[in-house]
Amino acid sequence: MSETIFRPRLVITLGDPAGIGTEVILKALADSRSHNNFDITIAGCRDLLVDGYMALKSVCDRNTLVEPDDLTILDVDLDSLTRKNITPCEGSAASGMASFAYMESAIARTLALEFDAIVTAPIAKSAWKAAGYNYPGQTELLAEKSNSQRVGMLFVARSPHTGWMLRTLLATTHIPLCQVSQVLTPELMTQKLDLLVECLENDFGIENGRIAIAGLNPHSGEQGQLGREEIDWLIPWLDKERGKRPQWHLDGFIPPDTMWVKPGQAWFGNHQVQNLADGYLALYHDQGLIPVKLMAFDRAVNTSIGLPFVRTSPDHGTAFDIAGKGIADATSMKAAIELAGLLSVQRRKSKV
Ligand SMILES: NC(=O)C1=CN([C@@H]2O[C@H](COP(=O)(O)OP(=O)(O)OC[C@H]3O[C@@H](n4cnc5c(N)ncnc54)[C@H](O)[C@@H]3O)[C@@H](O)[C@H]2O)C=CC1
Ligand SMILES: NCC(=O)COP(=O)(O)O
Repeated sequence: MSETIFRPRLVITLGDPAGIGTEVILKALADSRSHNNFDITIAGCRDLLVDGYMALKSVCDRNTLVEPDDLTILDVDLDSLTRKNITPCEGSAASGMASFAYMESAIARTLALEFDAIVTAPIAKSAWKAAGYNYPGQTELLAEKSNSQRVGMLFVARSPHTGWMLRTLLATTHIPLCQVSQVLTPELMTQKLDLLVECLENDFGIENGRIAIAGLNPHSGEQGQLGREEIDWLIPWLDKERGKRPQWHLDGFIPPDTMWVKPGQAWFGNHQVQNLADGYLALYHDQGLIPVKLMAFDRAVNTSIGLPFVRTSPDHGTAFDIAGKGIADATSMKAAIELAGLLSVQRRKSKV
């Protein structure tokens, strides 16, 4: 008897309507490779999507945009005042209300098991704040609504030069730099390391892998001379973690300025690099995202781990400076859609 083929059901939120969300979605879905194997629904306001399409049609090449009539749309109703107050290229309370409503709708339907994964187009955190929603980002909203106590922000990118896959988890995310060393604790580090190991094992099928962990201070503290966190608690914490999972190779604390040299070589074409890690753990946002975006800004995928469903997003933001011009690159959105499908299949397999 033939087995029914599983088609992941993805919901894609339109993101901030003043940004490039509509454009990268319409472009990504014009490429049939991005959606042929998936059932895709767009969560957003249909009228705004159609308006965006009409405006883009005049500046984009033919066939680079899918037509809204060819899409399944979960129409999120917005009141007429909110719609009227949305100005292209400007994040505002109105655009924040819209992108928040799209997310709420997608999350509720996914929790009701209508979808396997959520792919989110970018939102502006400042627009959410202006609309009265105090979340550092979409990740925290997803965690709250799904009652997830542990969640991680992982960036995944496959090199177009070598096929090597870079996976970078951020231990801390959207906090001021001056708070990083207070927020980092042994408990938080253990939580993030656990999440990374579980994700590598369950989502990527990696057993007994290697994880590289960056130091916090220049030269990882230079034996306390340039900062004491490594000596005072990070190194003892790592020794304990090595004892807990001896089958995993935990490299640390690697001086942050050289941690990304080998990944960079592997990314750009060197097949001979030794001891590459399956996952890289950066201690704060820009420590991890500067190298990721230098290597892979056009194709990295922000993946939330620890949620009861799959969530991916392109790595870029709303790009208000180029919205409506027809020049936004949709590669990262395509990669986000493809990874959401892949991870949905993988999770389904591990449940059966
Ligand atoms: N996943 C999400 O929801 C994210 C949201 N943001 C939000 O986006 C807003 C703007 O953030 P920025 O730091 O300016 O980052 P950004 O990624 O929006 O833009 C940075 C630069 O890259 C360019 N760019 C971005 N995406 C592009 C694309 N697909 N094709 C061609 N060029 C592109 C922009 O034009 C700009 O010059 C902020 O409010 C931030 O919070 C930022 C990152 C991720
Ligand atoms: N820098 C990553 C980012 O801003 C995405 O945040 P989130 O909205 O996915 O939480």
